[in-house]
Amino acid sequence: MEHHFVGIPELTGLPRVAVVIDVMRAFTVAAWAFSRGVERIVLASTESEALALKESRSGWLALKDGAPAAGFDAVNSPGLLRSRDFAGRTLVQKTTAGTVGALAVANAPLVLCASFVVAGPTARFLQNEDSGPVTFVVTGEGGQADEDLACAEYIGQRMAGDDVEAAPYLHRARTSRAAADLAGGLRSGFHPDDVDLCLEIDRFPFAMVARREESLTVLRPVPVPDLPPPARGSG
Ligand SMILES: O=C(O)[C@H](CS(=O)(=O)O)OP(=O)(O)O
Ligand SMILES: [Mg+2]
Repeated sequence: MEHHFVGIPELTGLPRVAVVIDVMRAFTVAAWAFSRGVERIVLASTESEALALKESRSGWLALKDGAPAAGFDAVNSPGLLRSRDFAGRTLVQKTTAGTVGALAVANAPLVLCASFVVAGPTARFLQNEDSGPVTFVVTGEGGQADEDLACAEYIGQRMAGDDVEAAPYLHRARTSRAAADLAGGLRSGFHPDDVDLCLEIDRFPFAMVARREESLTVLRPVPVPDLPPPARGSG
């Protein structure tokens, strides 16, 4: 399947199919939030918009990256989210790179948000849709973040077939600048397990699709079945 890679600053016009990648940590966090019961994630462009959205609806929660802050219910850390109970909740998310990338392409006909934890389901979703050339939006470091590039390239390979060795891609992500910063405690709102949690291949069985709903950009999980096992030979 035809695909290419762009950073947020290089986006011109709207892609037909956009896959927005943020491994560390926005779209690992989003997947964990869904696994903990979040029903939908509303993407916000600023912290003040996130707080205003939260206040506008009863029961909504807000999450941002960086240090914990007044009015926000969670931070952008899979390690800090994984034991929370978010059953049935709507979560408003604002981060530095991931949510910015998704909002930049929010009007494209098909938008997925992805990371290693949903890599396989994302690739299978795209195979099933077969809806045209795929633009991977590499959100970190102006399109140069190696953890995001490695994940985008891995999903690109898996769109062509499931038999792709993950280890080289994970090694690139584990030795990326973002991983070093996280492991070195240079980022706020951090749990010591965050890097490992961002490097789990196919932890979750769903892809994450962003759609415009009224005036909002809303991310939801879409279950994607596993490939059937190969048929047995007749002998
Ligand atoms: O929370 C993150 O990991 C980053 C923000 S920073 O680079 O740590 O300041 O945000 P994201 O949008 O998830 O890359
Ligand atoms: Mg990132």
